[in-house]
Amino acid sequence: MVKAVVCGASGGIGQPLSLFLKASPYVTELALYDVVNAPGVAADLSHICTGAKVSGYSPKDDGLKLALTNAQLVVIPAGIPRKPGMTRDDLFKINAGIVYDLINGVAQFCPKAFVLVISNPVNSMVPIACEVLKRHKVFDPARVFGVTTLDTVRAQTFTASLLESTASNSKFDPSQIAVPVVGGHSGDTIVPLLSLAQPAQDLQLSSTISHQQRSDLIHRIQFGGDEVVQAKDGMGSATLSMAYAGYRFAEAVLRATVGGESSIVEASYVYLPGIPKGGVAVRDRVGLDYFAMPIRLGPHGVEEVVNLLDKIDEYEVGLINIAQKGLKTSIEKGVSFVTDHNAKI
Ligand SMILES: NC(=O)c1ccc[n+]([C@@H]2O[C@H](COP(=O)([O-])OP(=O)(O)OC[C@H]3O[C@@H](n4cnc5c(N)ncnc54)[C@H](O)[C@@H]3O)[C@@H](O)[C@H]2O)c1
Ligand SMILES: O=C(O)C[C@H](O)C(=O)O
Repeated sequence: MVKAVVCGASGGIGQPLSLFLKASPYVTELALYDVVNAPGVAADLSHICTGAKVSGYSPKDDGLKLALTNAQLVVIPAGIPRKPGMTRDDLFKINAGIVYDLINGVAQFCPKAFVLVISNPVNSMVPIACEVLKRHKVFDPARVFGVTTLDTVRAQTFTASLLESTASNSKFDPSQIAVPVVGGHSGDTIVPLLSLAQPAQDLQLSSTISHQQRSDLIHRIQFGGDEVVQAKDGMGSATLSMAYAGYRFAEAVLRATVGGESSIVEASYVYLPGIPKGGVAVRDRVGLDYFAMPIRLGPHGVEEVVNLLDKIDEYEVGLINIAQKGLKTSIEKGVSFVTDHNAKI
């Protein structure tokens, strides 16, 4: 029995993500919350012949409280998306207040839920979420996730397509390629670790592609979001690929926490000091409290941060150093936002 909630359910990501959750075998109750049209989206989804009961809520009549009460999984794609020429950080001013208010609701109405933050800038929104939960004294670092799965999904797709273009007559199934992507979720804070791509022998990544092709591939993974923003030309950013990625991550959490599977690893941007197994070591290495790494999931959420940083090559060490600088600023910005708004809690 799992109650899942989508906050921002009427949006470009929210609708297809809610559709995936309605089709999930793990979800028995699905609550949709948005400032517009959530009852309409809920009515539409409710006709699908799967078990989950669907309901829609708006802010009026205690809608947030009703949506969140008894939730085990809360996914947050609420907030504005980018237009061409904007950075993710340009979204901070509006989205910080939205995430702050929603997490206050989580703290009050479902403090034990697993919280998946999609809203941008993720690098700052996750610190906001954690700080709000800390101030309510309900923070469990194993239960709060910044969703960076789209970076992993892009890394799989773009690597497969590069390898296909370099090896004549070879087909590469992107779903069978694993590329760890660490750091954060914005431009050069996104660090694909191509030296650790799997299956290493088949891919022979370092001998198959030139140095230039490797740096072009890294750049494409780091700035893949821009491709979609430009192609949509003012109509928003990635929504369908994000819904796929968001559900892939939500399902991983459900498989581990409800389904009892023990070997599920996905990358996520998490609060490192709260994860004794691996998290503290990564924090000491990068000097940051938040960082994306592959995490091993267990019945209570994050069980281990899988520290890959001792295995990377020198080029990747350079990329990590660059990422650290951007992340430090974004993390501080998120933490300060909550300090400045503390009086409201
Ligand atoms: N983490 C990632 O990899 C990733 C990928 C793509 C997009 N995003 C981010 O996800 C966010 C949503 O993108 P989108 O394309 O779905 O945008 P969208 O504008 O299509 O949808 C956002 C939805 O949030 C709702 N909303 C606004 N304020 C709200 C509030 N206070 N409470 C509840 N709902 C509220 C809006 O009404 C809208 O329906 C953006 O910030 C975007 O940058 C993140
Ligand atoms: O690019 C964006 O603004 C949305 C998202 O973060 C993405 O990576 O597609």
